[in-house]
Amino acid sequence: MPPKIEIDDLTKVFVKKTGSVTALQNSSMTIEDGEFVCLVGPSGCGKTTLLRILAGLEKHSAGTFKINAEQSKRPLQSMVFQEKGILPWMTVKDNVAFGLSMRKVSKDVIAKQTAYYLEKTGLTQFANLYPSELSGGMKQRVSIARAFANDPEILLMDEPFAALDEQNKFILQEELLSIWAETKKTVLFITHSIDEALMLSDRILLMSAQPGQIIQEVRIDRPRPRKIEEIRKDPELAAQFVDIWQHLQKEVQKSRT
Ligand SMILES: Nc1ncnc2c1ncn2[C@@H]1O[C@H](COP(=O)(O)OP(=O)(O)OP(=O)(O)O)[C@@H](O)[C@H]1O
Repeated sequence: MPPKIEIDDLTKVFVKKTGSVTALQNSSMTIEDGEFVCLVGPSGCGKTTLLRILAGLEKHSAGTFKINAEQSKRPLQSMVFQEKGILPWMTVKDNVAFGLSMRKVSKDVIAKQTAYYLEKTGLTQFANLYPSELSGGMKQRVSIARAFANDPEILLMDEPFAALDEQNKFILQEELLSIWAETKKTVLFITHSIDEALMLSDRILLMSAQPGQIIQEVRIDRPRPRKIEEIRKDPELAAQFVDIWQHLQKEVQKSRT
C-alpha cells in the first residue's frame, strides 16, 4: 500500500508588503495509512501552515503533496482546531452531523453515524444543547465527534487540547485514542507538549526553527493507551523526552537569534 500522505520539498512563502516570510522550506515526509504522527517544533516553524496546506486552506509555493484516497466519495480530510471549531448556532447533534449533511449522505446514515460518535464521546445526553451551554472539554469532544463522523481519509489536528486543563486533556487523549484504535484513521497532530506526543504517537516528527523542515523522527513502539507514570518510568521513553526537549530548546534558541 502506498503511503497515505506524501510530502516532497514543500515550500511556503508568505509575501507581504513589508517583506516575505518563508514558513516552510523543502519540507518532506511520508505518513503511512493508519499512522498517528505528532508534529513538534518551535513556535512559528510552520506547523499550522503545513496542516492548512494539506487541508486545502492555503496554497503552497513550491514542492508537491499527495493524500492517497481509498474511496472517492470520502472527503480527503477533516480538521480539528484548538478552538472555534464548532458552529454556535447549531446544536451538538447538528454540529456532529454537519460534514455528513454537506455531503448529502442519506438521513439514515447521518443519524446512525452521528448517534455512534455522540455515544463514543459521551455526548449523547447533550445532543440538543448549543455550544454556549458546553464546557471547553465538551466543545472539543464535539469537534472530534464531527471529524470522525465525517469519515475522512485523514485527520488533521492542530493543538486540539492545548486550551484544556490537565484532567480534561488526559480524558480526551484517551477518548481520541480509543476512537482512533477502532477507525485506524491516519492522523497528523500538532502539539507543543512532549508528553502528549509521547502518549499518542506512533512517530514524532521534530521540526527545525523557521523556515520549518523535518529534522528528526522518533518512533514510539509502545502499546496504547500509555500512562504518564509509565512514560516517566520507562528509561527509553524518558531518554526520548530529554532528547526532544533538548532539540526544542536548541531550535527555540535559534529562532530567537
Ligand atoms: N497568513 C499569513 N500571512 C503572513 N504570514 C503568515 C501567515 N500565516 C502564517 N504566517 C507566518 O508563517 C510562519 C509560520 O506560522 P505557523 O502559524 O505555521 O507556525 P506554527 O509552527 O504553527 O506556530 P505556533 O506553534 O506558534 O502555532 C510565522 O512566521 C507566521 O507569522
